[in-house]
Amino acid sequence: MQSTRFLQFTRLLSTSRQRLADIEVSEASPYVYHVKLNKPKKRNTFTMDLWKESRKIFDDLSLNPKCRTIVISGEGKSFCAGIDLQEGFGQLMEVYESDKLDAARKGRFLREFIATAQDGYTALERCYKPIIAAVHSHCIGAGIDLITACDVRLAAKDAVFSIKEVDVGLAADVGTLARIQKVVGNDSITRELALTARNFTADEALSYGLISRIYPDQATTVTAALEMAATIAAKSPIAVQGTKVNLNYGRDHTVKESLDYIMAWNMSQLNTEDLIKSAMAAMTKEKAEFNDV
Ligand SMILES: CCC/C=C/C=C/C(=O)SCCNC(=O)CCNC(=O)[C@H](O)C(C)(C)COP(=O)(O)OP(=O)(O)OC[C@H]1O[C@@H](n2cnc3c(N)ncnc32)[C@H](O)[C@@H]1OP(=O)(O)O
Repeated sequence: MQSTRFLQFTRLLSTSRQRLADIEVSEASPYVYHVKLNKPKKRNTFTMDLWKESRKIFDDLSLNPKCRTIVISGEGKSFCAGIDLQEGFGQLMEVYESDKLDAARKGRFLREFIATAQDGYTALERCYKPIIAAVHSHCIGAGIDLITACDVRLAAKDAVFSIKEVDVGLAADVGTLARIQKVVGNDSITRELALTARNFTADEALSYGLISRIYPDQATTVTAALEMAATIAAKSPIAVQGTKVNLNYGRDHTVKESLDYIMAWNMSQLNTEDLIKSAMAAMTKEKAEFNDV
């Protein structure tokens, strides 16, 4: 017989249980969507529900023809304080402490837990639309996992980052360790940060290449991110989305494989009206209008 607590846990992993409320999605300007983590009292911490919500939102936006770029920000005093150490960790503890399951079965449930959490962020990476993170204040643990799955990272001067996982007894498993070396490209500093879990500032993050710009405060950061998103959204969506797909591919493959991949990609994607529209706009200095994709 399985315990009631454990049955609750299995329901948690099932896709039928969804609470879509803790992330706010709005259209900030034509073709620009603003995704706001909206659990300010809990410092935008992640639980299984929030990871599922994230996956759904970004998979939907990826296929939404009225969305061309996305900004993600956090409401309240922190951008994201990581996993919810009560609810999120509690969910993990239910499996860990269960005396009804053998080690193999615990492992299978933990695998599903981790896979769901990973996919909540990988959805940002596989989203066709470029995503700009506008970070302020605390960006801790799962917050870093999240931003490393984004395309561009901007931050307010007050941002404080920490790859915190070793301090809570685990190796970061929802994206940071897989992606940060590719983002930062400095082995020694990423190991230092991941192994010590120490806080680092926006200035440091800029010097490492984790973020590309710093702004005076949260409001200015979000405004700048929305402006950057609008600039990108005004360009050919075929060109922009093809660029994201091929940058991701190039990051994970050899130059030869990437050249072959973009050749195959552009065998279809160069057959686009956007090419002539963009060229005409460049020559006439007028703004091109592109059809939805
Ligand atoms: C398979 C998935 C595996 C994923 C793993 C992910 C791992 C991680 O994310 S590791 C990182 C975990 N996070 C932390 O260790 C951060 C803990 N929080 C803090 O250090 C501080 O709260 C913080 C620096 C964010 C803010 O400090 P401040 O003094 O400004 O505020 P507090 O009074 O401490 O907190 C305000 C309320 O927020 C609640 N809260 C903050 N962080 C968390 C959290 N991670 N989980 C749950 N709740 C959190 C805090 O309890 C306060 O609530 P209340 O007392 O009700 O006002």
